[in-house]
Amino acid sequence: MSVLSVRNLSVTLRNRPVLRDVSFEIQTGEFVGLLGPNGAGKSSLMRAALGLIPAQGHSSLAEMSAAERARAAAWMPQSREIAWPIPVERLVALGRLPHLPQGLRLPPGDQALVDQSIERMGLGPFRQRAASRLSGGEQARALIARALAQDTPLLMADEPAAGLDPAHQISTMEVFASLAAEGRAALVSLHDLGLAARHCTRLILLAEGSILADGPPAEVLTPDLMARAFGISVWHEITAQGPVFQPLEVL
Ligand SMILES: Nc1ncnc2c1ncn2[C@@H]1O[C@H](COP(=O)(O)OP(=O)(O)OP(=O)(O)O)[C@@H](O)[C@H]1O
Repeated sequence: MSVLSVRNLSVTLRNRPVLRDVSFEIQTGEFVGLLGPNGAGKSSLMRAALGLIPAQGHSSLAEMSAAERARAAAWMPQSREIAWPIPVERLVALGRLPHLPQGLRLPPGDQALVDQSIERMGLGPFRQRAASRLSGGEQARALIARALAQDTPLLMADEPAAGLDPAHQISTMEVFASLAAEGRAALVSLHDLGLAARHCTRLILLAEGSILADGPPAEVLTPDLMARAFGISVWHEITAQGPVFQPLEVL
């Protein structure tokens, strides 16, 4: 089932084209990594697909009402500092808002989803702590937990692994992969090509606002495409634990 359809999407910011004629479709079961150099247009693409910035072209999510969209896709933006001293448990529970009539207390099923999301992101010890008093990586995990509690067919996240320690980078990627395996879908931007190689089912490589490649990781993380997109050489091997991918040097 399609959860996002983007056709001929273009974005111009301050008279500069930052996204040019981008088209793709995401189906349930897919964990899609969005790759590309700084300034390639990854954030702009996700924001335009969600209808958060003006764009030309078509995005199935942008065409929904705000209420429909909040039930169709959860969104974790790149800026994630939480300035509000709300307890972690309440912050995560905000993810249930799109599903509740106004003013209603959290029903037991919704509370179970909040609890699951807190556990999934390893936030059990922090649930009563003010979110503004978490570390940067812990705040990022709390915002991912809120997005999980939203329980949408699609989860979109802008650099969710940034600032996380290696164990939490891996476990967060595993959470997204398991969402896809459960029949949902995830679209996340990433700069860690090794994580992308190991965990994503599909990669979309952006360069200068256009799609340079779109396919399974092995077809996108090729020496030629990495040289063209990032100007780097790479080392790649298939091991018993899965693919290992290491950027080596700037060409
Ligand atoms: N509000 C804005 N006004 C003008 N130009 C902008 C604005 N926001 C972003 N841009 C430009 O649009 C281009 C794409 O930016 P975007 O943030 O989408 O890139 P990105 O691929 O997400 O980059 P990064 O990996 O650094 O996060 C960049 O050249 C950026 O300078």
